[in-house]
Amino acid sequence: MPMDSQKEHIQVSVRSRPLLSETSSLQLISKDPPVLLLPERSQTYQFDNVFLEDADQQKVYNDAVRPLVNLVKLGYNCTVFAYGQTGTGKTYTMGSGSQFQTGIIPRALDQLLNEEYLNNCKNEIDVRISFLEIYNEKVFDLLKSDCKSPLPVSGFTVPGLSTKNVKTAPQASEWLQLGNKNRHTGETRQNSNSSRSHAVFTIYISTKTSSEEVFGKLNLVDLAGSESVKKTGSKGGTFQEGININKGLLCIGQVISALSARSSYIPYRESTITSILKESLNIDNYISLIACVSADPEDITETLQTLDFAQRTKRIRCNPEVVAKFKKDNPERLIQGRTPMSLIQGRTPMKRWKTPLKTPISRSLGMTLLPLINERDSEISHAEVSLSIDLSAKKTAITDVQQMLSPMVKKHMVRTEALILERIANLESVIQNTLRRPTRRSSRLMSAESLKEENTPKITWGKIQDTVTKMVYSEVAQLMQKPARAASSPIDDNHNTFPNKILFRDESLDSPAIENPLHDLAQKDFSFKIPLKPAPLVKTQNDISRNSVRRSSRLALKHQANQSVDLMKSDWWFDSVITSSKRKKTEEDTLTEVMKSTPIFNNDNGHKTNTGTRRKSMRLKAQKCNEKYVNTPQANRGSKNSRSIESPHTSHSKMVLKLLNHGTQKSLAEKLQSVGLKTAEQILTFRVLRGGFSKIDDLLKMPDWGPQKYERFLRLNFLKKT
Ligand SMILES: Nc1ncnc2c1ncn2[C@@H]1O[C@H](COP(=O)(O)OP(=O)(O)OP(=O)(O)O)[C@@H](O)[C@H]1O
Repeated sequence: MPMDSQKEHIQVSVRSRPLLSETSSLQLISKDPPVLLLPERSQTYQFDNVFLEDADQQKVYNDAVRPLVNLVKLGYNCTVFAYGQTGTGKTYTMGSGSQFQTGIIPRALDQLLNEEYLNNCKNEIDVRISFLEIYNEKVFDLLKSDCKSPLPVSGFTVPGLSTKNVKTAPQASEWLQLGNKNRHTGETRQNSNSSRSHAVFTIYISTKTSSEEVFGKLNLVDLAGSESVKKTGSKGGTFQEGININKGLLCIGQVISALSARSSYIPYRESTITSILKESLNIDNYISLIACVSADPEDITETLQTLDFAQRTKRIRCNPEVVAKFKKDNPERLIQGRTPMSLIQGRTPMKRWKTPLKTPISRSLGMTLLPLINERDSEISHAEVSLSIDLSAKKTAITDVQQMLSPMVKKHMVRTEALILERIANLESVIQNTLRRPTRRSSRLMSAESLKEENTPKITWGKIQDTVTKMVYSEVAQLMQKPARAASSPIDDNHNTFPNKILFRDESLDSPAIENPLHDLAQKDFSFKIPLKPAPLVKTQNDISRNSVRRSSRLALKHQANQSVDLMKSDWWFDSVITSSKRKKTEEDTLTEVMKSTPIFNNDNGHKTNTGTRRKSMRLKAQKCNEKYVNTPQANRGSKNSRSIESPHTSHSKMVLKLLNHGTQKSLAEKLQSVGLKTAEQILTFRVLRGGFSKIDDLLKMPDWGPQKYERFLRLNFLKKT
């Protein structure tokens, strides 16, 4: 099998069983490359191998499977699966039935446990096998004495599945024979010994060389045959079996279609067989499909269906990865591939992990994996593995650990990160909304400083703390405008510490309840407190009327805090782009400046004022100032500190960068052109592993991001200056 082509697509072979009729519906019109013609439909198909009835088991094995077995030794996950109509020779081909001797499974075991090879090999080789079947959507362990009780499936794994250590090919064949006997079979019109289940035989191999340790896995899958109830004549239990078989096959077809369409969602969870095959049927593996067909003209419909399935499978592009290769003298060092999750989940059947073990990942995390071995049959099950984490143990640099994490763990980390970011965004949004909320007595009055904060891409906890503290103090300052209280208020002692004495007018902030939502959120999600200086409040008659406002504000705030506002989902960043690009000196900025320069706002005159009139006049002043400002050369030229001169392009780029650094997977995919869910996930992974994007150019550091793709990204997202 040419290995280069293997990297590009799944190896697809078609095997036609010996003819039962005189005429054949299939014609091989070209041998290299093999092209099949269905004369009746004038349809041609091109595959990697076509085995007609004269092809023997040896040829099938050599052409379609042998190269994969060599790859397993190098540490790859490989899967061979037989698919086709019932009675077309899948079980015969795989060797998972009564005529097992000549099939693929015993041959693969022979190749891996070849005595000569084992004797001459200087490496330490460890081989284990497992054999399961899926019958009526339930999983059975074919190697267990108690094979009639179904095993529970946990996600995509079967925790209780037993594995057997094998040293020689005959020993392995004995297990295979036992498993084959335990399979559910039945008689149908089309096959006197029809397998009524899907069978998965797995060989796990670990090779220890002088310098490294490599893990590989070979899955040999004999799928139950697709059948038409009419043809098989199945009734009762067999009918139900047929329904389940067809359901499983339909789901496999959907998985294959999704993989070939490079869809971001692969429907593995739809059936038991696809859940179990998730690890095997994905693009990280080398996959070889043997599509078994019957050339009998009577079976043309089924043959056509199988050939279409094979054609679709051929479209899948694979990018196989070495499962895991560790440096032997330093098992913490993953040389290539990924740490198999099975190491952590206890699914790995390797013998040497019987005793308390330290996997590369556990060592670096200071964890000890303690597989509790069932001494009777030496099985390690998922449930039997306990993790004891010694947190005080070695502190390894996070980046080192991250390199060793499996994609599943990384995915989980990315998801967790996204969740945290989402929560931060929620909190940020609650705070920003709080700052923005107009009061009953005033429309938006915010200081230049607060507006700056609002537009600053990164809101820091220090700033939030300051802002909230200032808000509370400004409220006190407002109260002090009342002559009755001015004298007694202790704010006089402190006011020097607050440059803008009246910074905000926000009714909701009047209430001490402002502390609660923020404080609660902080406590709940981030374990930090906003230390607010106690604001001295003196109860006056005015407070009574004020209280009713406070109560409603408090309710509104509580409601806001409870709401899960996804900042990333909203169009906030786009809005910001627009506002910041258009932004001139805002009315609020100017107004605050005017306020600062006005004695009444400096709280110096001690007279109660009519806030409405005052605000109206201030607004007019502010408008005038604003007009003046916009027309000044400075405004046009701008100063370094002024955001008003930032070109729309720069601010847009900043927003995109912010999105790259803080967006959730969904928001990235939704808001950025040419970024789908997969790329968004890649971006999240990059953030976790590389600490984020310092500039948009960093996208080029992501795998598969060449200049062309990057250019396209810039173009579609308006990041290129024209
Ligand atoms: N290439 C072949 N050479 C010789 N005999 C074959 C070949 N293919 C299939 N057969 C015979 O055809 C019969 C049916 O084959 P098999 O049980 O393997 O079919 P199947 O596809 O697994 O069917 P099912 O899905 O119902 O289990 C068996 O008796 C088998 O020996």
